[in-house]
Amino acid sequence: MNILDEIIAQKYKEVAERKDLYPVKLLEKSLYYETPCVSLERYLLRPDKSGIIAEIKRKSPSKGDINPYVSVERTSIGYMQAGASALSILTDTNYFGGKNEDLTTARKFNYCPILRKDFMVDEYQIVEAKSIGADAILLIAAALEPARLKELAAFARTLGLEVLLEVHSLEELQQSMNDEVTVVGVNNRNLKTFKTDVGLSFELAKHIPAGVTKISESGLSQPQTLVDLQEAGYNGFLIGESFMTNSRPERAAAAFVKELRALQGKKETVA
Ligand SMILES: O=P(O)(O)OC[C@@H](O)[C@@H](O)c1c[nH]c2ccccc12
Repeated sequence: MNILDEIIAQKYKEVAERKDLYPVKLLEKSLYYETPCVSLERYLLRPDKSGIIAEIKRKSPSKGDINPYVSVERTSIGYMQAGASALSILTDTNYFGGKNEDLTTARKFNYCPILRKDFMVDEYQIVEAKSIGADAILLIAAALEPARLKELAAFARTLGLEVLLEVHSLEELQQSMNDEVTVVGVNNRNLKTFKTDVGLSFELAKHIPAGVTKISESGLSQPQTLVDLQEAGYNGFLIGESFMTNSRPERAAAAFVKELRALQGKKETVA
């Protein structure tokens, strides 16, 4: 069993337990259930923002502890002040050290799109995402049958949540793309082997249908790579580790965005 299969098997168990503890009826009473979502797509296309979706990730199966005691409040505010377009909050506890309260904390302090980063296998988790204050959810092609993925995407949209479809190959893209999905993320990291290769984003760019918002995910550590990806048609860049390995991730993000803007400025002068 590879790590993705292991995580997914664990998720089914977790969802069954949570359904008993916190029934849907209870989740629907959340204050956030009534709040309209902030559009990830719209923020990624805003010219005053960097396109970066800055992630809060305490640990990961590939790296172990990254920043276990990070302050979600300080980091999320700092990320947005640094010029991020959106936040990505890992809520999986067992493998990534996150929790639902992390997302709600980020929600309390920021008006911006927030992606709930987790392994979604059931409608219950989508209701939960809405109830904790998320604006968008992730659906991983490698973890779901295409027909099931489409069902979950359609359900998310009934709650006003946007869906980020994550793919790691041309085959996954072709099989799992559907009309409920308006944002596609190419994960440069293979979730089965943890190998990261940004080349995959460049390869798949031309295969993502026109009009779909494109995000490159994982292994991004150089501002120049973002400039190149932008040229290849990407609107968004999901960055975790290269910020989170710093004891003050928001400072790493600010330095990164500053360098990115300098490179973009240089490009405009040349053009
Ligand atoms: O930390 P990185 O290499 O910058 O990657 C961030 C993000 O893309 C990665 O955490 C991620 C992408 N898809 C996922 C699915 C589940 C958990 C985590 C992820």
